[in-house]
Amino acid sequence: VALSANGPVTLWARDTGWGRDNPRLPGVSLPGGIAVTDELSAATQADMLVLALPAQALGGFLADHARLLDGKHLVSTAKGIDLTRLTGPSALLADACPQATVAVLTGPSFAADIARGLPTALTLACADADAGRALQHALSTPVLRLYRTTDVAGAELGGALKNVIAIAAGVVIGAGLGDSARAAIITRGFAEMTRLAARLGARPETLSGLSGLGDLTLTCTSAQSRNFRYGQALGARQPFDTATTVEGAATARAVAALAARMACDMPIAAMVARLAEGTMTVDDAAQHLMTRPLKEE
Ligand SMILES: NC(=O)c1ccc[n+]([C@@H]2O[C@H](COP(=O)([O-])OP(=O)(O)OC[C@H]3O[C@@H](n4cnc5c(N)ncnc54)[C@H](O)[C@@H]3O)[C@@H](O)[C@H]2O)c1
Ligand SMILES: O=P(O)(O)OC[C@H](O)CO
Repeated sequence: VALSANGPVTLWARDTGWGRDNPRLPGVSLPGGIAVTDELSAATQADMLVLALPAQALGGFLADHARLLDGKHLVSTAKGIDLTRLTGPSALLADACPQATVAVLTGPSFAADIARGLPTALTLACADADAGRALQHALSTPVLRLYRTTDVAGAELGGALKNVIAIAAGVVIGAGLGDSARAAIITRGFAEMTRLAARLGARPETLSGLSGLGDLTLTCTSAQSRNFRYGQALGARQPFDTATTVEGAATARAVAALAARMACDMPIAAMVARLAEGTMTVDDAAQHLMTRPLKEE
């Protein structure tokens, strides 16, 4: 919807039976500049493709369709780490489509806000600086201000890891532990994000930008966030709709595996992984975090 401000857009989906009013975006009708199709080959006529798939679905999608995507400019919006490969979306894309130019679009952006035309600023990450500059211009609109970086690892880790910390923030609020505890979780969560990202080759300043701190702030403080709401339900011991995409749940498990492999201390992410698996109670997780050995900040 936002990109149709810049010119014609083709929107591909497996199921297009909803016409021009997608039930996932209530109150938003697709503008006339968007052609809707269930034929992927119609959408892949374009040189630039934005892939808005959940992180755990991207690998399967590429296994089926990489041939149609190779050689294109591929921009992923996925904010997660693939559980089987323990990589972010850019590595999945680069492996499946070796001739493609791979980029990541990330940062604070609820779909419902963007579709209503509300403004935000985002990060466009592409290792190829010239291609990144071209994509930055192609994807910026009067209400989407894109900053660019060549630090793809930092940008995609910021987006993936903030979802894990947002679940923890939701747990704190759902369990009635208070706003002070939430601020502590956000801050110590950010320290974990920066630590793992640095170990994986990211630049610290990227984590301090829109894709890290910016999106962490949004997701840990808004009930619009699915990750935050899922955490709230865990904290309040209430059920949560399993059809809702909650990237941080699978990503917490991927982070736990990565952290173990790299001997990287990620206590909050480890608690989120165990809560999501149902192998630890909220009380035990809180107790565990509060009784760790005292240390320097
Ligand atoms: N929703 C947001 O506000 C928002 C904002 C920024 C980034 N993101 C990120 O973008 C990614 C997608 O999020 P979303 O909210 O659109 O998720 P979603 O689950 O709401 O929608 C994803 C769509 O992909 C489809 N899909 C799943 N597997 C598929 C496959 N193999 N082939 C074709 N289609 C498939 C689903 O049917 C669904 O329509 C996530 O990583 C999310 O973190 C979401
Ligand atoms: O609803 P969430 O928690 O998946 O968050 C959506 C976006 O990532 C916010 O930037």
